[in-house]
Amino acid sequence: MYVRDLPVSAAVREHYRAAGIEELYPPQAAAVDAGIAEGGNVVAAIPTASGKTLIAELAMLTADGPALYIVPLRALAREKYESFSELPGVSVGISTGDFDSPAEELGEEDVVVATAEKVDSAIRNGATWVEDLACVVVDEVHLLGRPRRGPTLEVTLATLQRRAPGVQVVALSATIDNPEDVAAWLDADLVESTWRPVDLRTGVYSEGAVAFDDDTALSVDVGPVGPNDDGDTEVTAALVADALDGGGQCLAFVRSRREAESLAARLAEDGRESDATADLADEIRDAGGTETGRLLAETVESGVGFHHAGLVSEHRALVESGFRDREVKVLCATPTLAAGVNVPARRVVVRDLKRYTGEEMAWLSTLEVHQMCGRAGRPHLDPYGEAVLVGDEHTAEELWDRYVDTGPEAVESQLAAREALRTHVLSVVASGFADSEDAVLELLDATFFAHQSPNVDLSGVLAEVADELASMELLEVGADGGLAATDLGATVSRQYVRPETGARLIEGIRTIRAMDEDTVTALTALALVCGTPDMRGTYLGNRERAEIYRYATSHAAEFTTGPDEAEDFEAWLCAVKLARILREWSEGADIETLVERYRIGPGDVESHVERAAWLLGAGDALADTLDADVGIFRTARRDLGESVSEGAGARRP
Ligand SMILES: Nc1ncnc2c1ncn2[C@@H]1O[C@H](COP(=O)(O)OP(=O)(O)OP(=O)(O)O)[C@@H](O)[C@H]1O
Repeated sequence: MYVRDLPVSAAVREHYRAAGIEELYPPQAAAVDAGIAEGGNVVAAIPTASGKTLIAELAMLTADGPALYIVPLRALAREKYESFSELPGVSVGISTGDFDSPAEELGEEDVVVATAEKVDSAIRNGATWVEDLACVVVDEVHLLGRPRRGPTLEVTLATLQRRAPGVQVVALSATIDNPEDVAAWLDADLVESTWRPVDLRTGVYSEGAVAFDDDTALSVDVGPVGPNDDGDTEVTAALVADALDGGGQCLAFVRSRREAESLAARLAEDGRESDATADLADEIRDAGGTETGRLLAETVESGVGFHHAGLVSEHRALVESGFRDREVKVLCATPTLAAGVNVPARRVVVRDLKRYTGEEMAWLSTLEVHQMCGRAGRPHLDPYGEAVLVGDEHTAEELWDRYVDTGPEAVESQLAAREALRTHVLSVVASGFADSEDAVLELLDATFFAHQSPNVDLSGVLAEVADELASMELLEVGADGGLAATDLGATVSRQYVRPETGARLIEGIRTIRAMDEDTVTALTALALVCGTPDMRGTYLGNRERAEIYRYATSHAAEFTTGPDEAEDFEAWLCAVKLARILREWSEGADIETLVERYRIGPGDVESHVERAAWLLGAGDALADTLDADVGIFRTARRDLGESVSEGAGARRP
């Protein structure tokens, strides 16, 4: 099937041709046969880089009305927004704004790109634009199996189908074990394929050679490994050097940010400098100068970059484009890169197959490793792609069994988890979609969970969840099973915070009301929001523990919870640390100082500031609902916000 046969405008056909797309890839042709361009529901479970974007565009461009494209990560929203914006004659909107608005302005666009969380929050805030949607595309639908994102995604999809009856639903998935489950749930045709535009061979390294799954082998010349060298790192260096010698680029995956940085520093020792990399290093330096930024500029000079969530967005964008332009030859990354950003390479080396979960070192999931491996092989540039898992004589067999011989896991709904149910039960009641336990059960019936577990009766757990929400003062439960959100519950739902966060904020606001006015400071509000489950935690080093404790003691009167009242002392201390960082940021500290003083990534400062601003807004709205004369959330948010808008440019690294 050819582009000239597609039912899209001549300008769009020309746009595809200009991008080198003349003939459809087989999975794309199968999607057309399944009715993607005629309003049909389709689930496409196909490998990385097999052309999912075109499948989505065909659905959105031929739909009889506006389309919504749901992405899992905000970083991906921007990438997709930019790519759809190039389509001629199509207006594209991106929704990255606050969580407490219906985002009605999006109703004016042909295509809207948003995260599931943003769509969920817009619906809770009364968005009417979703009713006009003709097409919804869900990218990375296999994330239905993730503990937090999954339930939001399935409830949002079920709600969208109810609010816009007959809407075309297209779901794009990595290859998973049970795509037919997802397709049956969405009443969709399944397009399943393992076809890839570039051949991929996967292998395991052990004892001087890689054994590939196509029965070929590659001997690897690993130099002498000194007593202070790490064996796996030296193997990775040898595999990288070999790929570069053959004119390819390499992605190397490791378990943590720190490992990504130290591997990059090690590989840079073998690197090559050029005019292009010197220019890119200058750009990185111009974008600011934290320790991380300096190290990045230094390694990039030798053609090696690193990529992880601790980088500020500008640095991240610079290494990504440097890699795509082939100036950066090697990218050392944490697994997050594999989940989203489109950066293929000839060879992928996965050095670390285990990751610390907070309790133990655990194997990565097969799906995750397959997604990393799937990044190998760039269409039109590489003759083939190669993925190598680094093992040794003890682990090679296990790696082979786990990741080469075995298909990916099945995707299982996580909606029945207590926490997820609490959030979504409150949301459907507060949004006016259900007013009784029976009505909630009926809504849940349209979810992936109900599809997968038709015989599980949720009524018992639902009654318990309703009681829990009632004890948090968020829900009223009538004797006849009637449910109604309290004013507090409605605010919690609209502010898009978890019920547990709402309950903490309510308790904190009451404490603040009883506190001596002089002791209520911005730190009071910041420590309160930093102690909620919606704030991402931080790490507390052994050396700084005593220092943070001293700080906490000297500000004890300002906190709503003392160390002896905290359920979890360590978490309490972490909240104090975060509050302190944010306070210093509000007072004008620059990122570099904070990064050095508190050993956090520069990108962490950005994301903590953003989350705190959101939660302070929620605190302020709840104080209003409680009629409490507590202005401290607004003041703290203003200081944080002013600090962002005024000084950020200058203070960013
Ligand atoms: N029919 C085609 N002919 C030639 N090139 C194509 C065709 N379809 C897509 N491509 C190109 O292949 C590359 C990968 O496509 P795309 O980004 O859609 O993959 P994907 O399946 O979305 O990958 P990911 O798993 O990363 O999301 C792009 O550069 C795209 O332009």
